[in-house]
Amino acid sequence: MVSESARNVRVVALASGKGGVGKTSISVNLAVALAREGQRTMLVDTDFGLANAAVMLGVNPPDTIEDVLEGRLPVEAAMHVTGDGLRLLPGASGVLADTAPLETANRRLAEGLRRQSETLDFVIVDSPSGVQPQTMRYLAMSDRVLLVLTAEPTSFMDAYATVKLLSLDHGYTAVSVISNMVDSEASGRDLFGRFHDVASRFLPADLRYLGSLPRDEHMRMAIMRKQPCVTAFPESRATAGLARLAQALAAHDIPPSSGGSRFLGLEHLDGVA
Ligand SMILES: Nc1ncnc2c1ncn2[C@@H]1O[C@H](COP(=O)(O)OP(=O)(O)OP(=O)(O)O)[C@@H](O)[C@H]1O
Repeated sequence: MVSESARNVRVVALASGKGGVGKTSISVNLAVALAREGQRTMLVDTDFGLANAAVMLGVNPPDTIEDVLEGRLPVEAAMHVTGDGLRLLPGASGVLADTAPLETANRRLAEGLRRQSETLDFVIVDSPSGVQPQTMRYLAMSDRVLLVLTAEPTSFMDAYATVKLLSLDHGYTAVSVISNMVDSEASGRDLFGRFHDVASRFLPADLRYLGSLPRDEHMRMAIMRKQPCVTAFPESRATAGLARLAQALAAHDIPPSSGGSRFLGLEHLDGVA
């Protein structure tokens, strides 16, 4: 059974299909913005090849999600708490968890997150680019998916492939969208509208618009400083956009794909691991 407090935590996974569209930048900055607003937040980097969230936060913790998946450490020992009170479960560099027995590994992660969830409002899950089975599994196990979309046709195509696999293979239909690197809020809305028109014509997907982020060089400059943009450049347009997105997530919420926190509902793992 999943306790009531575990059900209250919102597990939000960031996805995109295509790499380089800003998924990790948005995950890190949203997680920091939520933590700074007093939301008890954990950031889980599920990238087992190129773990960038820790770098963007400017930390270098010794333990990673690999230690949890392989049973060497519980989540509470492997996680790192930043100055903003954000709990980070770092990704691993250069390992592939697909070599571990998946059901056992995923169960260890889910059990650890469920223990933490008693004291959490948000779990933000950053996922690798691509549509590898393990990536799709973690998306489908989260209860809310935020799709990062840019105006490039390749982003459009790969986002479509992600929604297709989520909806057709995993029965996961509710997906919220952030338009990134846009010139204006109007063009962000327009980008979402075009994606919505195509995807909802062919897929059983319920797509919602969460908002947009302007193209802003401060996002890249912040990475060079190994700091989140919301900390390094509080007056930037990107930080204003990220704060709006964090507030929208915290205040209005986005609909879960099916009730409850699926990452934390261990019974769900039996079907997907
Ligand atoms: N709104 C933005 N304006 C300008 N640059 C941005 C914006 N969002 C992200 N970027 C830049 O885009 C680049 C890619 O970002 P990021 O690494 O977060 O992408 P990603 O989707 O996580 O990629 P991958 O999945 O391949 O790791 C970075 O240099 C980042 O600074």
